[in-house]
Amino acid sequence: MAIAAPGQLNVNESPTSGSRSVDCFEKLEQIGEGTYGQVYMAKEIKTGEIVALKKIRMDNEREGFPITAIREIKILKKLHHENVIKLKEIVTSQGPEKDEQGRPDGNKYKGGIYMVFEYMDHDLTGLADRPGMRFTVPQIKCYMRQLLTGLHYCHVNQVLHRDIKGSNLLIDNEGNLKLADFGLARSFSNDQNANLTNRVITLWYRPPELLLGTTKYGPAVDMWSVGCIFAELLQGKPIFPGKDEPEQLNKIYELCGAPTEINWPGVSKIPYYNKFMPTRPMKRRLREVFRHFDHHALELLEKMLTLDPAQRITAKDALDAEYFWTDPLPCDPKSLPKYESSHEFQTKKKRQKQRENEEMAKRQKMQHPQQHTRLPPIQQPGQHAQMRSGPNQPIHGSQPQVAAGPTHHYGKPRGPSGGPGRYPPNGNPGGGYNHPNRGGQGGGGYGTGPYPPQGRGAPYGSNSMPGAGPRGGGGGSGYGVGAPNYPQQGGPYGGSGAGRASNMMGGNRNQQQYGWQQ
Ligand SMILES: Nc1ncnc2c1ncn2[C@@H]1O[C@H](COP(=O)(O)OP(=O)(O)OP(=O)(O)O)[C@@H](O)[C@H]1O
Repeated sequence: MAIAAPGQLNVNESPTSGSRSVDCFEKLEQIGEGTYGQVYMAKEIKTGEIVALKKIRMDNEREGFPITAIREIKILKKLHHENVIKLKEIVTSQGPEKDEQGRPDGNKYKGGIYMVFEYMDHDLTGLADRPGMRFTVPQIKCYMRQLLTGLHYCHVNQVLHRDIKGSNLLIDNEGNLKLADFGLARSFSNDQNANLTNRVITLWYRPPELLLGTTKYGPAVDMWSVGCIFAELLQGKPIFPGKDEPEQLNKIYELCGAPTEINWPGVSKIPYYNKFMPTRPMKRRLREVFRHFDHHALELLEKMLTLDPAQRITAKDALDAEYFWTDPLPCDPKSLPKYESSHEFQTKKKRQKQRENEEMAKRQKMQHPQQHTRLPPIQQPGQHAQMRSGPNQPIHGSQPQVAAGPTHHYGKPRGPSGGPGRYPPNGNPGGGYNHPNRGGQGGGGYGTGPYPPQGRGAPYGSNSMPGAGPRGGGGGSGYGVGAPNYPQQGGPYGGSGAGRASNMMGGNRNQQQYGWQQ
């Protein structure tokens, strides 16, 4: 290995120990700005590979290396799954860091530390916010299936994600969805007495038990967030956009009813139960509010948005839900259309720019009203004065468009009718995916009208989702580095489960053999 000059970093060689320099990468553009650091799209100079660099924010040197980053690195080093983002390496820079204009970047730490991730083209929020974006039913099923598969893997490995939301679900142009941002994640054990913080999960996706102040919880907290994402995909907008914790709980109660000892045994012992008790009776209205959803979707959503965490559906059981096994089936990720890169950070920025343009145009119009209302049009060569359509009509180009919130819609599906479909006992490699662009099954999205009857469709078959493997041992063993994630044979619910045929997610309904469920 070549030795670098004193004071210089050797960027050409991989170190035999320690980390490489960030100078091995060329930053291309910023794609994310989170609470815990900036994220850049970058190119590895030597190989040309595109990666994502997440800079670890160390604003307060006295607090040392942030615990969120330590957790994220520790947890990601042990998780290896196609639906979990891959942490490739950690790289460092010799500080002090400079921003794009060459100014010190405010990071008081003398050197920067970056996590290098595989690059993903989109996050779900950014993708959904693309103008005119419409997700088809098979596409929603495809994303939901991948989300649940990744989460099931985390839960089997005794990891709680604790920040499931659209901007943390990354999607590439091959249609793969991966869970990202494990900054709030932590290992959990079966020890029901462990106290965990309840100040986790972004408010809109936070379950009622955390809002009510419980400190003893498990994987069900992530499943509530999944339910919120699912409803958001079907509805086209967030379903619980609370401004603060009391409003958040109120929104939940309005849709899911107020918790009582009947629907949630033990709820009255949770710290803030009395404090947030509604003053009027509130009935569950989920079926009524979302009556336009397909009934299998509604059935699954009901189970995800169950107030009592002990009764809430698990990721494993959700994967076995009829929703994923009836027409229109989830599509093959590879068949999904490819979109120009879209991250929440960029779409937010674009919208902000549009708003600024709009504001500026409005201000200009206010300052110079005559320009548009009184001045005669400038006649172009060859133009006739009759072009003017009226004395007060503007004749100049149109105003910049105002971005009007999320623009994704979920139109009515146009699926074929017929009886409910069943999947085959054995998955067929490569066959049976529903193609979103094929006529009939995948043509539409969700809309406000009643969903047409489900059709009998081609069975979903794939050998790409083998059966689940061994249960993670106490405190985080289980799926070890480099070991196959889901062995085909053996394991609590391997490829050939009893009862209902094993599905591609490796689950079947009759087995409940995972850690926290025991
Ligand atoms: N591997 C990746 N590939 C592409 N984009 C990524 C990648 N990782 C993160 N991003 C983008 O950066 C954004 C922020 O990343 P991340 O959530 O990991 O940071 P954070 O600081 O923890 O953010 P937050 O405050 O939202 O929790 C993501 O929403 C995504 O758009």
